[in-house]
Amino acid sequence: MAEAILEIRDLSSGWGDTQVLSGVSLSLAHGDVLAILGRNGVGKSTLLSTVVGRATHRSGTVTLAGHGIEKLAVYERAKRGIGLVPQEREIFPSLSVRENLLVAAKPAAHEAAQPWTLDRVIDLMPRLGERINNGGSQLSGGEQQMLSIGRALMGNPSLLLLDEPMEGLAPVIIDGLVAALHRLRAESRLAILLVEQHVSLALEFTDRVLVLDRGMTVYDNSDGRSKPDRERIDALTGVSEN
Ligand SMILES: Nc1ncnc2c1ncn2[C@@H]1O[C@H](COP(=O)(O)OP(=O)(O)OP(=O)(O)O)[C@@H](O)[C@H]1O
Repeated sequence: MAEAILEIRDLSSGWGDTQVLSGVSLSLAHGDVLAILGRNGVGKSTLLSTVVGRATHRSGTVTLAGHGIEKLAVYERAKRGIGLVPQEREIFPSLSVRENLLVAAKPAAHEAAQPWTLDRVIDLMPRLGERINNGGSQLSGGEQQMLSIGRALMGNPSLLLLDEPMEGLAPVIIDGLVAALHRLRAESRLAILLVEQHVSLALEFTDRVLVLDRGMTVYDNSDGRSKPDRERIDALTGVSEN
């Protein structure tokens, strides 16, 4: 198996005294995309928050490129190559698109095949180029999402965490974002953890799926040895209820 960029073993975590995740394990190699699926409130975002260091780690290990990171602060993990596109997007509303991107720039922790620059981000998401001098607060939801992704890429991550990137966006905007994410996947060796509510969208990107329910893994083909079992995944994520 290829060398893992992210390895999680028997992870339990939560928020303060509240435990959310129990015994979650996964492994992700360079270039892998793993979708984290599940109903509302099952702990998908908490998993990403635990990897970046925002949530409370209780037990188990989180290893990035062979180094345990459970005890590191949020900024130290970012420096080591974790990029997060949070559900709330977290762009600077008072800064322009250009400024938002430039303040997020940092060199790769490990040698990157092709570093991310302002031009490369705009080439991936041309809409950001058209809005380059606009303030963050003047952007549509879809443009803010692109900017949030662009900011994460400017940090030259080796691991990208995407938290429901299509949430709340119009179908035409989703098409543009999906195209950008496909290109991103094809052109870089980024490992991606994609949290999604929509099974079909997630399966457009990857065959590897981990389903959470009440903080525990209830389906996992993340080793890539079997095709995703759509019927089971739909049942576990409650697709028929949507
Ligand atoms: N920042 C936070 N502080 C405290 N509790 C939180 C925080 N974020 C999430 N939680 C709690 O953790 C539990 C799991 O929520 P989480 O957001 O991880 O679920 P999710 O699967 O991502 O669902 P959703 O799709 O609704 O975001 C919930 O009980 C939630 O209230």
